[in-house]
Parts: sequence; C-alpha cells; structure tokens
Amino acid sequence: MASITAVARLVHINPSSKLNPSLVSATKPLFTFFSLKSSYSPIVSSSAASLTSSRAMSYDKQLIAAKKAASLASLLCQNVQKGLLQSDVQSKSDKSPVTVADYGSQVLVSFVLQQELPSQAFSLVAEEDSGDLRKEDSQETLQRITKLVNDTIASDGSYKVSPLSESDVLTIIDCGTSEGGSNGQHWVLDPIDGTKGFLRGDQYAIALGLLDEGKVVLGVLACPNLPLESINNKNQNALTKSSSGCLFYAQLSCGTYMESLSGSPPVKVHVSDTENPEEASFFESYEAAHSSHSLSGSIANKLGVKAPPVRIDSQAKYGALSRGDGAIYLRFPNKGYREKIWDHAAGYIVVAEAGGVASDASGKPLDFSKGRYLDLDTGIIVTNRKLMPAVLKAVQDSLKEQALPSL
Ligand SMILES: Nc1ncnc2c1ncn2[C@@H]1O[C@H](COP(=O)(O)OS(=O)(=O)O)[C@@H](OP(=O)(O)O)[C@H]1O
Ligand SMILES: [Mg+2]
Ligand SMILES: [Mg+2]
Ligand SMILES: [Mg+2]
Repeated sequence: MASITAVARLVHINPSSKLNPSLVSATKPLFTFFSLKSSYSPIVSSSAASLTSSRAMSYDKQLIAAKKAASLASLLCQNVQKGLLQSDVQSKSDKSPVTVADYGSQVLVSFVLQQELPSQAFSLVAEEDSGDLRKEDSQETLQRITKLVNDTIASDGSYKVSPLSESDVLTIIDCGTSEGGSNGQHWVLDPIDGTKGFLRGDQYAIALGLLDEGKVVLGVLACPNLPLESINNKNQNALTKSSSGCLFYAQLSCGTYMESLSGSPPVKVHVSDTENPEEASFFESYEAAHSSHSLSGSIANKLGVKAPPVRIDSQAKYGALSRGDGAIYLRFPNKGYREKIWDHAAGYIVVAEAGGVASDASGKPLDFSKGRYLDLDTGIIVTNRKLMPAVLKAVQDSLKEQALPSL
C-alpha cells in the first residue's frame, strides 16, 4: 500500500482512488498514430525522413520532459562529483560500481517524467534497482540519496510536492524494471553511464531514450563534463578545461541539437563527412576491460587511420561523434558480454539524427526491440554513411585474423 500511495502522490492523483492504470507498465500505444511509425529504420534514409516528418512533432512534449529530467539529474550528479565521499560508492553483485548519484539520478528522471507527463502511460527500462538499498547496512546510503533528491527538487522549485520519503525513493527506483520490447512506448535510462569515469572525475552521461514500437524515437544525452568545443585529438586539452557541460538531444526526423547545460541556444550538429579513413580519428572506451583496444588498433591500422584513439568514458562518445569531433566509434567487449539497451539507445539516436549510422560487426542495425539487452554479433561500430562500408570490411578482416590460430 505504501508504494501505491507514494507513486500516486507523485502524479497528483488521489491515493484513495484506484491506482492510475498509466503507472502500471505501459504496453499499448496511447494514440493510434504512434503505430504508424513502423516505417522508421535505424538508418534513416531521406525518403523515410520525409515520410515521417509530418508526424515528427508527436514527441515534442516527451522531449521537453526528457531534457528537463536529464538536466535536473545532471545537477545532482555534478554536486555529488564535486564532493565525492567514499561512502557514496558501493559495489553491485556484478562488482561494477554504483554511487548515490546513479540512484539519485534514476529517481529524479523517473520523478520528472511522471510529473511532466501525468496523463501518459509510464514504462521505464533503467539500469538500477533498489535491491541493495533495501539491505539493513544501506540505511545511511538511502538517507543520503533521499536528501540529495529532495534538495535537487527543492532547488529547482517547479514541483510543489512534499519531500519524498525513503520508501518513495525505493518505489521510484523500481519504476525502472520494465522489460521494454516491441509494443508501446518505453523510456530507456542509464542514470549515470560511465560510472567509472564519474568516479575518476572524467566523462559520464545521463542517457535517456524513448522507444516507440521497438524503435528509438527520441534521445537526450547530458554530458556534464564534456566541453562545448571539439575534443578531437588535436584539441584534447579541451577535456581538461572547466566547462558547463553539453546537452545533446534528437527526435526522429528532426535532427540532433546541442546546447550547454547552462542553457545556451541550441545548435544543430552533424557527424563528420570525411570519406578518407586516413583523416578519420576514432573513439573507444577508456576502460580496456569494456572494449578491446588491440582489436580497434588493428582495425584502425587496416583503415590507415593516422591519429591515435580518443578514449573517453560513456555515451559522451556518441555525443562527440554526432558533432564531428571524430568519425568512428569502435566497441568490442569480451566474448559473452551482453550489451544493455540503456548503454546505447540515447547515443544511438543522437548519432543517427546527426547523419551517422550504427551496426554490429556483421553489419546488422542495432535492434532495441528485444527487451533489456541488445542482441548483437560481436561489437558495435558507429560512423558516417560514407565510411561504414570500409570500416565494416576492416572490422570483419580483423575479426577473421583474430580467430586464426597464431603460428
Ligand atoms: N565488461 C564489460 N564490457 C563492456 N561493457 C561493460 C563491461 N562492464 C560494464 N560495461 C558497460 O560499459 C559502460 C561504460 O561505457 P563505456 O565502456 O563506453 O565507458 S568506459 O570508457 O569504458 O568507461 C558501463 O555503463 P555504466 O555501468 O552505466 O557505467 C557498463 O554498462
Ligand atoms: Mg552504462
Ligand atoms: Mg549506469
Ligand atoms: Mg553501471
């Protein structure tokens, strides 16, 4: 009952009335015209773009809500990063780190989306769950998250709600357990992508996407430590300059825009249009455990790429690629690793709407309709249309060589 009351209060419905059906996992489209969007293809051709442009306004409200949610979550993350305490970091059962900011960001995004879109069905596929926070020894951490969230909501001032209780916070975190899929609309959230980068004081992103009938139709990437200037390998010292951070956003058939997190006017961005692999610099994960640096090195050699790789954490790589800081993003996790949709959904549409393309190593487009995981062959390649055939060939040749027994 406590959870029903908590969530009911969030959307201003009478707690004594029946639970708003819109709060239960959404599987049906709200309006019939959403289902007409099935013509969307991850590689947006100009004809597909013109076919859908008359309906592209459909996600405007969701975009405004998503930008607000990601911006507020960024504030919380920036405050935590400034004064990171050891007790703010815990280890999840898979040994990956999670911080009070990951949880706080997830609560804020879920809260803002429900506040801003009260009449819409709400389904959220998000990285974090409340399991560890419900353990006895997490009481202090939960208190800290609750205070961080309440302080951030109060500092924003737009929501006249009483402060969230710890139980509200746990309930809201668990709004993120949706399985997603190919029916209806689902938000997809990585509350902090690049937690290791966040802990190092480096790059991280709040990554929020929206799926409609299994396709990504909207994405917002807040990158609080990414400068507005290019971070291409000639300008890597831009990464050490203080900056207000970047907000990238994209809506199906409407292009990709970037503005500063402090609210500068948006600029339309486009991926690099280079056709010459020798001029193309590439991005890869900072963490070698997340993506084979030797394999991408071999691919870059085959392509004749001259510049050294730019290694930064998180989907900030997709943001940087969308504005042409580099031309290729290569990602090759260890065999057996399953990619999650929240690690790519927002970044994917930010790049696709800026004119880029993404595929797995076999050339198949990324498929976000299969639930919480992406089903892929071997790795992820993101680049512009002109370079994709050559990059794909170099990837496949390198993978074949790697599979050969060494003499
Ligand atoms: N073993 C392994 N292989 C591949 N990927 C993994 C692995 N472990 C984790 N992750 C996921 O990587 C997410 C961080 O993104 P990046 O790899 O782009 O960042 S980094 O440069 O490596 O820091 C990171 O996202 P967050 O957990 O949100 O930080 C993970 O989902
Ligand atoms: Mg992630
Ligand atoms: Mg994360
Ligand atoms: Mg994580």
